[in-house]
Amino acid sequence: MVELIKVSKRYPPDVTALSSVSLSVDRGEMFFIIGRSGAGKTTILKLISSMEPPTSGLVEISGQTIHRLKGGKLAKLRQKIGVAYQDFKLLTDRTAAENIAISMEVSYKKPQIIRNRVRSLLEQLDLADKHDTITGELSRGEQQRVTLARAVANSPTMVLVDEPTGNLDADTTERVVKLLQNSHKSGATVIIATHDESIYRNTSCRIMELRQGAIHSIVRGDQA
Ligand SMILES: Nc1ncnc2c1ncn2[C@@H]1O[C@H](COP(=O)(O)OP(=O)(O)OP(=O)(O)O)[C@@H](O)[C@H]1O
Repeated sequence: MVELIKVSKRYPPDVTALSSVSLSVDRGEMFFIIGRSGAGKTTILKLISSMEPPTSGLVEISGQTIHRLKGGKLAKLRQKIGVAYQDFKLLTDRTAAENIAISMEVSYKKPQIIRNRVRSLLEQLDLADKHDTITGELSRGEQQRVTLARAVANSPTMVLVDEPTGNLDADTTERVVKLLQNSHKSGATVIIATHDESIYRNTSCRIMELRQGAIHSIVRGDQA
């Protein structure tokens, strides 16, 4: 599903965020990226979602080199990817429900299906009472959960998540993990960048550790 081949990324003027990273993530796999702050986790996610081009190397999704895609083809691919990034902003003058509904509206889902899906996601994330709240008035942890709900709402084939539990207590963290596991169970490829050991401690999925922009190790969770 995702293939990185000798991918390097430099940001101007001279920051090397990733150097010669090669990696395959299978279709339907749940995959964790860990590493210290600045190790390159967010950069990998941005390359996979084609928000940043690699400086060298290839990033392929389902056999397509994504930084060579343009126009309609790129838009079509992006529709299949749900992203929840720290700097991927919500529309702060719209309600939580409206923000979550957006990805389904652009793919012309029926209003009743959208309404049910939005309510169900808000309930799963303990946000049922925030349905009609403007997201600008939500706490950071609540906004983070709305971002996640928006990412998974349209059942994308791939979900990319950056620090999904950074501002959350243990109980809410568990709800977020369950939501991501449900996405995974329904067939999505789920890639999660995190510092939060509690969310990968008991996993049997693969965990990749980045150190200073390079792969330090990739292990199965139960051997970690
Ligand atoms: N837009 C940018 N311009 C310049 N340098 C950048 C940019 N984005 C990231 N960097 C740098 O690239 C390196 C990797 O950053 P990245 O955000 O990928 O790390 P990270 O592992 O996600 O960190 P964190 O856990 O703190 O989010 C860091 O040194 C960072 O300062």
